[in-house]
Amino acid sequence: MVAPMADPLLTLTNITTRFGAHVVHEQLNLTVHKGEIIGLVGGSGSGKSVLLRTAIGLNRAAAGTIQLNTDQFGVLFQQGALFSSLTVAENVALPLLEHTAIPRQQAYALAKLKLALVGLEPSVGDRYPAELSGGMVKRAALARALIREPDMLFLDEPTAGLDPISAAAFDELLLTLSKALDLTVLLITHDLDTLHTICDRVAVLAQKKILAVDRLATVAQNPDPWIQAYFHGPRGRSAQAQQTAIHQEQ
Ligand SMILES: Nc1ncnc2c1ncn2[C@@H]1O[C@H](COP(=O)(O)OP(=O)(O)OP(=O)(O)O)[C@@H](O)[C@H]1O
Repeated sequence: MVAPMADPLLTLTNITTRFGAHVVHEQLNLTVHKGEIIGLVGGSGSGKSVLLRTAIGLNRAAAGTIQLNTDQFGVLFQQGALFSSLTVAENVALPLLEHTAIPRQQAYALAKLKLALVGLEPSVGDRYPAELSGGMVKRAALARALIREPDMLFLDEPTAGLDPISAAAFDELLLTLSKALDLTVLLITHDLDTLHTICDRVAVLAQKKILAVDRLATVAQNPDPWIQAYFHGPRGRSAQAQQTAIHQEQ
């Protein structure tokens, strides 16, 4: 677990975003500290993906300031978003080829190293995305997010669509890599197991703001009705019971 008051790597201050008359965020504040894994939760359509896109400059805020204290960050979009006409190695190498003058062969060699880092065989690099399982696509997309040695990762629902065993393996990989590479991670998730197993803190996006941000146990005690339903509804109880069982086994 990271010290809660490490230096901030990302600070969002009084962020307002809107599409026409539709206000998505209003005076939203969030700080992500160096070295932490923070899980962003909220109802469907509450503005999690828009917030991620705003933080990395893909969406312009109508008001407020974004301070991202690094230009080395990697992103894993929902669905993995690999280009279907490129091989996996070409996909992983793409950010290097686009942003640096590194020769193509070296970029592919580095791509294969990153594939190994996320647990994929070098031969997977020669395949096309359509030939991979969902879990392999997520890992390949993670390898691409890591190719430029980022300080921070932004992940949009990294375990969505994976079976529970693949999702748990992916969580484990993220935790290992984040500690080994000293990464700061902001991840959007609906997966309560992910919150329990890898997140240092949880931020809840509701009513256009970050309603609560703290350790999971503290956030889960917040009396807000959405937070209560989310953490203490049937799925929340089941995730909690599973974690308790795992801790008792250890
Ligand atoms: N480019 C856009 N133009 C107009 N409205 C948009 C655009 N992108 C997002 N929105 C709207 O902003 C709101 C927030 O969308 P967002 O995708 O951030 O939700 P989310 O919390 O990530 O949802 P989910 O959990 O279902 O993925 C939604 O009402 C969505 O329709």
